[in-house]
Amino acid sequence: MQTPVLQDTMAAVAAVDLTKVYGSGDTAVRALDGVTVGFARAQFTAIMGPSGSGKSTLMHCLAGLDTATSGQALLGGTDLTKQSDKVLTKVRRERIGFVFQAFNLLPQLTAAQNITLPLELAGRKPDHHLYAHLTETLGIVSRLDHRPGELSGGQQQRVALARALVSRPEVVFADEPTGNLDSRSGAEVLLFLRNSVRELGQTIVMVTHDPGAAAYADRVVLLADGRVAGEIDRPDTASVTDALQGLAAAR
Ligand SMILES: Nc1ncnc2c1ncn2[C@@H]1O[C@H](COP(=O)(O)OP(=O)(O)OP(=O)(O)O)[C@@H](O)[C@H]1O
Repeated sequence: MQTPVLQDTMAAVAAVDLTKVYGSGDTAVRALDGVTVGFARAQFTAIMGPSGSGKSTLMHCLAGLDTATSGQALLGGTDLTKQSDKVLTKVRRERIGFVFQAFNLLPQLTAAQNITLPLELAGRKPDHHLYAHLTETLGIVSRLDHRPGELSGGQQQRVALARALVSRPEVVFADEPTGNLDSRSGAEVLLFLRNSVRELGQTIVMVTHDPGAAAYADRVVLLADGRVAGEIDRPDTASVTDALQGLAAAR
């Protein structure tokens, strides 16, 4: 049965009363304290909040990279909190795309091999039209035979973007995807993410500290102390900066 948060928002991904406690006793940290939030299909959502507010923990629980203490982490109809490690590995490989701050490409493989590796591990063939579209749009066609060590940071992140999207995942989770890039490369990455929502109907959830990056999203979800502290529809840099300053002042 679908939960209300999924029905209401047509969410691709949702947290329902999600809690995560690290450690126990006096040293326990309540990183998530009852988070209920949906991430709509074909929308670009940024998660923001002060350091330690639970952004990474929320993303990791929703991506099946970490186990919640209680509540539900829903990907489509699947509650990830109820799955075995084996199933979670399959879900991450087949249904989710990841983009990390540190690119996380395999150094011994070419760019082309990095892009298609997750599909091959899942026993699937790449969609050649989508592969061509992504590599052309990202401007990496001439770099496909190169290894990551022969590519700039911006080029490596564009390879990581192609890898994340080529399997048509239900959601792409991006963790500070522009954190290691200069402003021009960062803007290219963000523009590509925004366009992939418009053109491919991709669902994207991005954690970022940068109000300028969040302004590329359709919506910002704000966290503070492990709880949802607000949201902004159609954010711009000023509205996001104001909201973050408000959260910092309330502490
Ligand atoms: N493995 C862990 N063991 C213990 N505590 C942890 C662990 N991971 C995170 N925490 C704690 O949980 C809380 C939330 O951390 P989290 O990394 O999710 O916050 P964040 O908003 O992503 O922070 P930042 O913006 O600094 O990356 C913090 O108090 C953090 O110290």
